[in-house]
Amino acid sequence: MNTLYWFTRDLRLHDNAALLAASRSDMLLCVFVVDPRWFSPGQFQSRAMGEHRWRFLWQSLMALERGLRPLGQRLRIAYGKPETVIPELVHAHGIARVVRSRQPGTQEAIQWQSLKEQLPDTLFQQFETLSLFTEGSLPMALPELPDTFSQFRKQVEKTGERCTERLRIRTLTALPPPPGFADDNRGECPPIAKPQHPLQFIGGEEAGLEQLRQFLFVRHGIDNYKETRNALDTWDASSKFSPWLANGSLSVREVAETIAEYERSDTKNESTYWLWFELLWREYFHWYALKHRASLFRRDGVQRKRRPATFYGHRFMAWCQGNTEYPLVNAAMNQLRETGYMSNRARQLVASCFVNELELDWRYGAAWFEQQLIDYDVASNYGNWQYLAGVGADPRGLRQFNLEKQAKQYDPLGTFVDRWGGHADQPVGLHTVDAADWPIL
Ligand SMILES: Cc1cc2nc3c(=O)[nH]c(=O)nc-3n(C[C@H](O)[C@H](O)[C@H](O)COP(=O)(O)OP(=O)(O)OC[C@H]3O[C@@H](n4cnc5c(N)ncnc54)[C@H](O)[C@@H]3O)c2cc1C
Repeated sequence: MNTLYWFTRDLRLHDNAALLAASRSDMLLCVFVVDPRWFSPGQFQSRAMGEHRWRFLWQSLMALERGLRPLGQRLRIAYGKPETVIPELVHAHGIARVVRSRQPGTQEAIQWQSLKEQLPDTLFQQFETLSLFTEGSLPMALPELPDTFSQFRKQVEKTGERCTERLRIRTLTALPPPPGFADDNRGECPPIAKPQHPLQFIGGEEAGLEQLRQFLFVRHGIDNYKETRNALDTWDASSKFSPWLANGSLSVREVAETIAEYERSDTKNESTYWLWFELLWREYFHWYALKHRASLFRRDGVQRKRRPATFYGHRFMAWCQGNTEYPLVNAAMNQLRETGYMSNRARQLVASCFVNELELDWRYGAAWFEQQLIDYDVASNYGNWQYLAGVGADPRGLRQFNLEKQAKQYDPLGTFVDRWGGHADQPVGLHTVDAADWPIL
């Protein structure tokens, strides 16, 4: 059988059950599709792919190709809409089966369905490689996924299993041959922008596995993680696994198993538990997105709670550009724009400011994050934004952080604000409205 393997958010050879299934073929065509629509502004003004993630993704694809070559394989990078590109490849190479990893997100589901309809004689298979558990190994049926994280956590912890160890797959060492094909159309993809700051995140499986080893076994950042994780700007304060987890160059099961190994061989304490606890948040939002589908993107969220919000263009622009009356928010937004990363605490603060102080529709903030974040993940991003906007998985409703108090607690000397230029020269006040300020990004 000839198989097309569609790489999406699983850019790795280790622990990749979908690729293993695809490898049981006579011929294997490995494809990644770069969709031109990612680079144009969408409904909420922002683009689906900003320059930082695009650079990181490109590095990850190049690393994947380097990993595939010794196995006699190649990566075909196609530039076009998947609904067009995949059928063309299926016809050109006599493909009988298309395989990919199952993923949340409505666009992704629509595309998959459209391909099935266009290619009724082709077998379509998805495997669950992006999460700790599979749908079948969750302690509840997906429609019964609890409304809150803590109920979910309690049910998972009752099973005594931190992840489905038996699902972890060894690194692939052999793959069937590719079909002969001419050069792909990677040359048509948008150029990669030069970074403004030295790169801390380098894309690819090898770099992701190295970060895992460094954070645990070399720098032992995990030992005090529970105490340090809220720091605004310290590399070792948190794991920094998120960009690699988001595009799948690092497997979350690999991370969970390595934490367990570390607990057996080095240290087991509240902090080592807490790192797994945070992975469980990611897990919860993964299943939450698959359960709630289009409701993940609704203004009134899964709770169907309408909150007053409007679109003040000048406020939105000021927030994006780090030009508000709140230095801490500005600093974090500048850091995001310049590097593609922001700590979890800062994400909470800027999102709270967006919804509460600036009274904006949370979906614009989420879309800006989607464009800017190097670790953008549809489930974690929209799940967290809904949570903070009081329309998602938070039983306590809307949360508002006191920005002054937070600045005193997390940036007492103002070093974070200074480093990222948080004191705007001419901050835009809440009530400065000028038609000329209406944003066009
Ligand atoms: C408004 C908002 C938007 C966010 N958008 C994203 C996103 O698009 N992609 C993303 O990966 N994370 C997102 N997060 C979650 C979190 O901020 C990042 O995962 C974290 O800051 C990444 O840094 P780290 O890897 O050092 O995390 P660590 O603190 O070291 O945590 C380890 C891992 O646990 C997971 N994790 C930790 N906190 C969360 C959380 N609150 N929700 C889900 N998973 C979590 C991540 O996979 C992370 O890599 C968002 C949070 C907020 C408040």
